[in-house]
Amino acid sequence: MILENKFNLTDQIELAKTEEKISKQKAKQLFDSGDIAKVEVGTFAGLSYIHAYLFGDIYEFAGKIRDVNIAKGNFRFAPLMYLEPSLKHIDTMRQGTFDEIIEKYVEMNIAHPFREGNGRATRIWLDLMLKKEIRQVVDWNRVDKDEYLSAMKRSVVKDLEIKALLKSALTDRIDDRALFMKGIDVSYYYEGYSEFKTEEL
Ligand SMILES: Nc1ncnc2c1ncn2[C@@H]1O[C@H](COP(=O)(O)OP(=O)(O)OP(=O)(O)O)[C@@H](O)[C@H]1O
Repeated sequence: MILENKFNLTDQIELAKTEEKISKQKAKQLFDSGDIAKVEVGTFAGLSYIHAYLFGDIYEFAGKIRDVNIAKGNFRFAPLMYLEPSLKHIDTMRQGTFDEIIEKYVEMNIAHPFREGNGRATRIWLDLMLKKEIRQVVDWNRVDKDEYLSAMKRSVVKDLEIKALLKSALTDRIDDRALFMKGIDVSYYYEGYSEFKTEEL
């Protein structure tokens, strides 16, 4: 089943390509316009602002908490009955150190508040916390996509792999927009990786 979208596209590949193109343009605009400074760092409100910004032209649900249960592979993200309490709790989590920030990021991934586009919005949200708190960000060019996805799958049980992977890719070049842009690259979607598709339950 294809997601309802503002372009009335009915072909999955076409939607994935349009979504990728527009979300990339919007991410660029988010930085170039300076609107990124309006994001409340480390809160769900901040994440929601980023998500609405990236996906508002494509989906009605942009920036809004999902109203269906979803899964990827063998993992079911936070069931609806726990979703809002989880988000309130995540807002209160500490974000002073690298480890604390990744722990917060992992919990936000487990919450997966939006119907689609969680990864892209949450990676920007993660970088903003890192930038503010430890004056470093992830150089996503140095993060292998397969290793990242494998570490994220594992992170719902144990976060050692994702901590090690992202730590090894930290950089001091915090004002280089290209680093953030790479974090929202999803071209593998239409390159045959069907296992990455989010399933509505
Ligand atoms: N099996 C899994 N278990 C837990 N987390 C997963 C699993 N598969 C993927 N993830 C996480 O979910 C994110 C994908 O979520 P979603 O599809 O909503 O985001 P996206 O922005 O559309 O895509 P992507 O993050 O892949 O670029 C991945 O980036 C990864 O962090």
